[in-house]
Amino acid sequence: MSTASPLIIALDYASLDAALCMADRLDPSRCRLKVGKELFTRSGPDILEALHGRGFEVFLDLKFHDIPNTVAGAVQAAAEQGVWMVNVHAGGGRRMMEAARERLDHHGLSTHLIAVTVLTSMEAEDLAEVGVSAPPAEQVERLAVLARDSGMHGVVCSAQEASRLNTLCGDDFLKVTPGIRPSFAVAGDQRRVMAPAEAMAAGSTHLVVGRPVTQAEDPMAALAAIEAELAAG
Ligand SMILES: O=C(O)c1cc(=O)[nH]c(=O)n1[C@@H]1O[C@H](COP(=O)(O)O)[C@@H](O)[C@H]1O
Repeated sequence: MSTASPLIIALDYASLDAALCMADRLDPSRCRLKVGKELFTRSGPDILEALHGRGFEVFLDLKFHDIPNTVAGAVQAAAEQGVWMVNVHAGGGRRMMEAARERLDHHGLSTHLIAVTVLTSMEAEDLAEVGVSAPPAEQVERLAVLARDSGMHGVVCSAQEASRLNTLCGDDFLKVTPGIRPSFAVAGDQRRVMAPAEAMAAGSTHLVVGRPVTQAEDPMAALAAIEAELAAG
């Protein structure tokens, strides 16, 4: 089932059972689901089959980053399992991203392929430590333009950069933004954060929300509160 909702709920759980317990409380007409490294490493492709069987569109968030041939193969494998979206690290460079896109096109696979720019948990000091002296916003812009030119359908960035990327890369270029913190939630390990309605106003096309929903005492109430924040604009 496809949904008009911009919400992607991150199923960051340590077991298939825990993830499905949450998924069974959610509705595929109200959100998409994201499967990340921990859950996929534990459950393997079974989780994808189970979520697809429940009608959800799935973002497989494994952030591939390797030599072009390896990443192209991994992206193909993800797409052949029917996921709605898959991602790579833009830091893998132009040839890696081009190889991934070419592989999808060659096999007629329509999975959305997006690239992570600068992780939302990182700020200027973190970038400096890994040898990047540019401020986060500038590095995000550089990697987003490279991702667009390398055939990506969009990027993962923080909502703080979304409006600038709309200008640079256009409205159609997907801006998938984690680091979303509704009014009731804490930032935790995230650094470049924004509230849901502000993120949409800034040009995000999709909002990734994890702990504010999955760790809430009442996850359904948390989801409804986010929807209300979005509706109030
Ligand atoms: O690619 C991602 O989804 C991602 C990229 C990024 O820069 N920052 C980021 O937080 N994420 C993911 O988005 C989710 C955010 O979860 P919460 O911080 O719990 O809302 C996690 O599953 C992260 O792995």
